[in-house]
Amino acid sequence: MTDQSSSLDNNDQGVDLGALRDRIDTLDQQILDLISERAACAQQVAHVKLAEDPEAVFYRPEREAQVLKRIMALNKGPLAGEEMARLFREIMSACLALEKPVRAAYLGPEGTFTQQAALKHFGDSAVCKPLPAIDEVFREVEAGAANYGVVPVENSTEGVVNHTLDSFMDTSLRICGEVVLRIHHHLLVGSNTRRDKVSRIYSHSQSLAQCRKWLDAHYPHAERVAVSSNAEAARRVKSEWHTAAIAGDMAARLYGLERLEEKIEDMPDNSTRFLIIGNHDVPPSGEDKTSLVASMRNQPGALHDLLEPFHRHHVDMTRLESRPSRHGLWNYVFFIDFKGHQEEPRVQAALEEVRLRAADVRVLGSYPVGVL
Ligand SMILES: O=C(O)C(=O)C[C@]1(C(=O)O)C=C[C@@H](O)C=C1
Repeated sequence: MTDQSSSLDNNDQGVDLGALRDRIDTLDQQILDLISERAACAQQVAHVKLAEDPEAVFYRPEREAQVLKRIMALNKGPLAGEEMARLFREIMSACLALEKPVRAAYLGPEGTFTQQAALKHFGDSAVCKPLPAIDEVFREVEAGAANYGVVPVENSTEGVVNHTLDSFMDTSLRICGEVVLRIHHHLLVGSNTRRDKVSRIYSHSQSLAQCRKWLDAHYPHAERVAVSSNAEAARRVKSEWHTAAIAGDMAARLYGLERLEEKIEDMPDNSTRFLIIGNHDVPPSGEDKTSLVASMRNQPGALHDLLEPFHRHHVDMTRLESRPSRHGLWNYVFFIDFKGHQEEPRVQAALEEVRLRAADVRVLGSYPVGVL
């Protein structure tokens, strides 16, 4: 990436502002024509897909990941690669909406980090609907009312989201993608609340935990009240005096709150991983992950036996979680993530052996590694 400030150091004096704006106008027209041409191409793609299959799936996560990665690799600056990818994210989102708009359900309410993750993944042209619980998001996609769902699965500070893992035990939905979001918490107040008057702080229990040290240092005497979501915390603060909320940018914007302090999370690299759930398999993108759930009978060495084939076939595991089984047939189920796609021969070889050793194995999906 080129340093953005360095372009200002060049001897730009003497260049006429009017001439630069004329140049920008000309470029904008070219960009406009090119985007329109691209959109028309996407419309043709839709016709080709429909001719091949009347039930065609228009959204192609593996292709989108390839497009975004290619843009980042080609980018020469001065805009950062991620910035450029975000612009293309929106272009693709609009192109897909021309083919057929994506309907995505997410764990709400509006203003939560999950909404931010949904927007980051699908872009602004997707039709996103908040639902009050993780299992409702699963049900909405199972019923076909939404094409995809967005649910949180793990946080770098707080660990795994058990509701999401448990929901995977009873569904035939597949994981179609992942999004990782840097979580920045802000201390938000309404316009009538002064910094030294904050006596109560609302947030989701996980966010209160993620900012515990900061709160101990700066607001040791304020009452901490856990509510159902960060967005709910922001909503309450909007109509109260002397209270503050810990929440993110979306909630601050939605409820018009002021940021008293920014980025108050204790761990600077605090991030949450979200999963995109849908009802189809995703072809390989070139850089993929696979998630599976395996159940084991409770016997000595069972976990070792389960994992050993991955090691032998050089399949790189990225996560292992255990949850008590809810069906009583076996004691534990294991959620395993690894690098690679289920269509790759070495992954298939490992899976074949794992299937012989476990009581039950279900691949939850192979999907592109989150790009943005
Ligand atoms: O390549 C496709 O299959 C398209 O539909 C085009 C396109 C794009 O705009 O690049 C749009 C939506 C898909 O999710 C992936 C890519």
